[in-house]
Order: sequence, then structure tokens, then C-alpha cells
Amino acid sequence: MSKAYTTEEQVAVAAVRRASRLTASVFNKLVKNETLTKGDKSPVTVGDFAAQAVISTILKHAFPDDPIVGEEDASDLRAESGKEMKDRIVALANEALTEELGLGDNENWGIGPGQEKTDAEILDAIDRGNYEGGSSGRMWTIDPIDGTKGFLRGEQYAVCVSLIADAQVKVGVIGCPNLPIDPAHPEQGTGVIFKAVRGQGAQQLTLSGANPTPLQIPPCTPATLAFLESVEAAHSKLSFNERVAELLGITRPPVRMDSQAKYGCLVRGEGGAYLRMPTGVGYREKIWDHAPGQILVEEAGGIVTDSRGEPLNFGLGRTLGENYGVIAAGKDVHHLVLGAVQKALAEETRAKV
Ligand SMILES: Nc1ncnc2c1ncn2[C@@H]1O[C@H](COP(=O)(O)O)[C@@H](OP(=O)(O)O)[C@H]1O
Ligand SMILES: [Mg+2]
Repeated sequence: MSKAYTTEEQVAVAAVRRASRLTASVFNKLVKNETLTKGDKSPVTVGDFAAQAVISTILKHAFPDDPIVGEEDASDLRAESGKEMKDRIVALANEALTEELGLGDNENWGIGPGQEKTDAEILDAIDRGNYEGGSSGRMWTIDPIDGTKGFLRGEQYAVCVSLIADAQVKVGVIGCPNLPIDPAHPEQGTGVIFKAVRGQGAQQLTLSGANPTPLQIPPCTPATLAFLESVEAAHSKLSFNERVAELLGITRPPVRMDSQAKYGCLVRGEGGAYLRMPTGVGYREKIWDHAPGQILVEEAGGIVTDSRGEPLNFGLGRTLGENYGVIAAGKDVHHLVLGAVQKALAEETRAKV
């Protein structure tokens, strides 16, 4: 019997590779040349839209009936005022879709030489990401540039795709163009793809699709643990992480990094636990920010829960619902981190009364 989700995995990897190459070229062509101190986010916007167009086009050709939950929508680009940006996006998306890459590509997926799309097709592809999500059936998630702040700083960001069926993540692919292939060997360069299929394990590849390496979270204790956490204090309550570290006797400083590259580093053993607690502004976590990471960690032998110890619920719509935070870690430390998180939460509650 053939393995489940083989085509889905191949399509998701092909889509993430092309979109990752596109984002790296947007950075080199646009971000480096534009004055970001003015707060001009247009390069990232162009990159986001074009990368979502590429992934969504590929998914539509391969799986025409599957709905998509994507971060972006094209309404601004359809207005006359969005024309210049739209033209840039269509050009970038077509460049990425038609590039000759070989390695697992397939003309039935709408990619390769001669596969240019019209403006309307590119805009429609972006808008296919408007699905509202839900607890039954298949759906894909796309986060074309996760960690936009990291992308603009030239640091970590990730191109993320997942397949969810009946609220369970089945396939997850995370492309990290700026992540070292092997931190112990910087001369090998950067550009990593993490992938996982339910029941079939997790692997790392290079962005060019080479050197598939199985991933298993290595053993860890509080003595060797460092928290992986956001760079942005607005995304995660970093002072809370400090208290949890204190309760666990953790002495290593946290590793701060943008995007779902944190999940990738966790499964490679660079850290030990990813802790993301809400900052209290009522923000709801988006499913595309955690679905690929969740399956990656679980398939590498780890556990992902919220601060109640409950699994993340991908069946509630575009968000994970009420925000109880995210704790991802190897089996040997997850319960310790969860216990310390609950203790720190109880302290906060006592301090309030
Ligand atoms: N107040 C908030 N709390 C938690 N996450 C938030 C947030 N505001 C934005 N985010 C999410 O945090 C993601 C980045 O996470 P990280 O800090 O781990 O890099 C953003 O993804 P995008 O960059 O794709 O928009 C965005 O979805
Ligand atoms: Mg994101």
C-alpha cells in the first residue's frame, strides 16, 4: 500500500521551495534598496502577496477542490490605487512559477517554463485563501511570510504551509531561507526546509531539496534547556518566560527568533522548549502560525499544548480561539514546563487579588 499524503507532501514542498526563493529575491531586490526606517512595509507586502499567489496557484492545480486559509487577500490590489503593486506582484509570482527548477516539480501543478498566469489568475489565487476554516474536511493553511518583522530585519522568517483534515494537521512544511543548514557548520550556508507527515516522521532538507535528514528532538533537562521565544515583545509575554525559567532553575539565556523557525530549531535540539504566552491584548493566534509547527514537533517526538495542557484546536476557524498560549517541547521536559507555567499563572492570579 502506498503511503498516505505522498502527493500532498511533494506539492507542499515544491510550493514552499518556490515561494521561499521568491521571498529571498524580494529581500535582495527590494528590502535592501528601500529605506525601512521610514516604516515602509511595501517590500514585505509585495513578498507576502506574491508568495501566497505562488503557493495557492500550485495548490489549486494539484488539489482543485481543497479550500485554503491564507493570511492575505487581494482586495487592495484590485483597486486602481493598487495597480503598481499588483504589477510587481504578478511579475514576481510568474517569475517564481515559471522558473526551471527540476527536482520533484510536475507540470500538473501549474509550474515550470511556459506556465505564466494572467493578472486575474494571480489575484484569484491570492483570494482563494479566504476560507473560514472549520472542524470537518480538508483545508490548507498558508503563511507566505511568517515573521514579517524578522524578514525586514534580514533575520529569521518562514514560508509555511499545512494540510489539515478534520481539524488534525496531516502535513506541515516550513521553509526558512535564512536559517543555517547546520549551525555547527556555518560554511554550509543557509536555507532549510522542515517537513512532517502525520505518522511518518519529520525531516530537514536544504532549500534546494537535498540531504533529507530525519529529525528527532534530542533529550533535554532544565539544566540544558533554553527557551525559544519571539523577538517581538508584542507577540509573547517575555517577562512571563523569565519567571518560568526561574521556577525551573533554567540558567541558559533564551534564544530569540522570529517566525516558525522556532519550531524548526526546537526539533533540531537548539533550545528545548518554545513558550509563547499571550500579552493580554485579546489577540487570537492564527492557525497558519502554528499548524505546520505543531505537526513538525509531534512527528519529531515532542508535545504541543496550550497552558492548560490541552492540544491546540485547529477546527475553530481561522484562529485557535481563546488564547491560552503555546508550549512546545520534547516529551521529557514538556510536563515540567507546563507545571511551571501553571505555577507562574497562579502567582499572577494571587497577585491580582
Ligand atoms: N499580539 C500578538 N500576539 C501574538 N501573536 C501575534 C500578535 N500580533 C501578531 N502576531 C503574530 O505573530 C506572528 C509572528 O510571530 P513571532 O513573534 O513568533 O515571529 C505574526 O505572523 P506574521 O509575521 O506572519 O504576521 C502574527 O501573526
Ligand atoms: Mg505568521
